[in-house]
Amino acid sequence: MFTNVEHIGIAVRDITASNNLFTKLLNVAPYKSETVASEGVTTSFFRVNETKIELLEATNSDSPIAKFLEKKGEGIHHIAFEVDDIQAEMDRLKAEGFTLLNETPKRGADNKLVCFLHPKGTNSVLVELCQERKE
Ligand SMILES: CC[C@@H](C(=O)O)C(=O)SCCNC(=O)CCNC(=O)[C@H](O)C(C)(C)COP(=O)(O)OP(=O)(O)OC[C@H]1O[C@@H](n2cnc3c(N)ncnc32)[C@H](O)[C@@H]1OP(=O)(O)O
Ligand SMILES: [Co+2]
Repeated sequence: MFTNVEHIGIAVRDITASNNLFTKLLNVAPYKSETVASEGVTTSFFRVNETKIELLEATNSDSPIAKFLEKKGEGIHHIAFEVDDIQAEMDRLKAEGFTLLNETPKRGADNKLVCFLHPKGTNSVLVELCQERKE
């Protein structure tokens, strides 16, 4: 079951400058910064009530964020939904015909297991599923 919009991912060129910008905008400092080498990103997270804003800067030129910035420029990169059982949702969405970008849940930022759906099958919106890691 989908339970919440967990975060909105925003691709940025300079995370330090964008941290300052979003701190002024939201009137709150980021609660966390984390590099996820497997995704080629450095992130920072701002809490807005139940939802979060995730800023993403590329750490290398092969990163999905580097490619996105090159093609589309800065802006909303993905919407992440919290789910109560990620494997069950992945099985359900696959059976519904959606294209999963990873066949097994993978490690994301902020203590989450994540899976992405190809934006070609979701009205050009990159969708991330995420579930809290339990270990
Ligand atoms: C920090 C971890 C995690 C978290 O815990 O929150 C994250 O959020 S990590 C975020 C970064 N990781 C990812 O995005 C992983 C999933 N993404 C991918 O696997 C790829 O980016 C992709 C979506 C499969 C696209 O890769 P690729 O096919 O190599 O790139 P292209 O540039 O050729 O794009 C093909 C096609 O798709 C369109 N596209 C790409 N990204 C997006 C996007 N974010 N939103 C909407 N559309 C997107 C791109 O424009 C191309 O379209 P056409 O030009 O019309 O063919
Ligand atoms: Co994300």
